[in-house]
Amino acid sequence: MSTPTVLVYKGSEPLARAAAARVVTRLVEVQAAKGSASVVLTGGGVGTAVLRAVAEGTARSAVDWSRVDFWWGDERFLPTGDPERNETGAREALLDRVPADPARVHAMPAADGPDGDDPERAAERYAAELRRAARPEDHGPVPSFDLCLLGVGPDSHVASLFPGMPALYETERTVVAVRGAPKPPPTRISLTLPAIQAAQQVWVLASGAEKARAVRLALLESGPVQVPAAGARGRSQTAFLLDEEAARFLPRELSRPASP
Ligand SMILES: O=C1O[C@H](COP(=O)(O)O)[C@@H](O)[C@H](O)[C@H]1O
Repeated sequence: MSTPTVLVYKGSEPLARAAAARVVTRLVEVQAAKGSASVVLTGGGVGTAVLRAVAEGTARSAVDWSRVDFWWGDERFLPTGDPERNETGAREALLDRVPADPARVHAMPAADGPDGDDPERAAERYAAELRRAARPEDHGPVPSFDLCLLGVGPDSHVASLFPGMPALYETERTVVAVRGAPKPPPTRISLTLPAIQAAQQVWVLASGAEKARAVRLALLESGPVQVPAAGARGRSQTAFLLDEEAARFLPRELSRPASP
């Protein structure tokens, strides 16, 4: 697993714009190298702002959106179209605004989906979809995603992996149902850390002072059971993209500005 790089931007809007530019660059480079690209999307404030900035940036036309596979790191287990679903936010911010191939938009099942109100079965269904998409060169039950975007909560959760949850000990399953999440809604579906860590690149996005403690813990020697964001690591690259407020508790040597 890779050692995190930290990039600090002046505020939440510069952070979203810079992250969006990096997303476009990453997708273009991967498509140039191997034809298609895969990205894991996140919900949350800054995660959705980044998707909106991608949609609104002129560079978006450099990406062949029909050759991008979209996956999700977690989902709130609610009916299709519910405004609280991460999928709904991602569709409004980006997916409805670019020519994505519907067959490559791999939304997590909804509570009115084929498994009804059964998040465990829905999690198994998503795990099976990931397994089918994995190729021999991925060496595992999920694709080695080209990019995995993650938000982080003030409590240091990533995806829907909250501190102390049994799912944080998971070594086999790639997707789990989450019940009793401390942040509403209580029922969710989430990738596990082994699935996240299969990604080539993992980027953690954090904006605002309420994230500063979680960011510090995630970068300075914490374990992922107590601090799930400490487990957010990619195979070849891990980047923490922060605004100044989210970086305020980092030591000076870690919190250099991304640009002068
Ligand atoms: O509930 C969730 O929260 C996190 C962080 O959201 P934020 O609004 O505090 O940035 C998000 O990454 C995750 O996908 C989501 O389900």
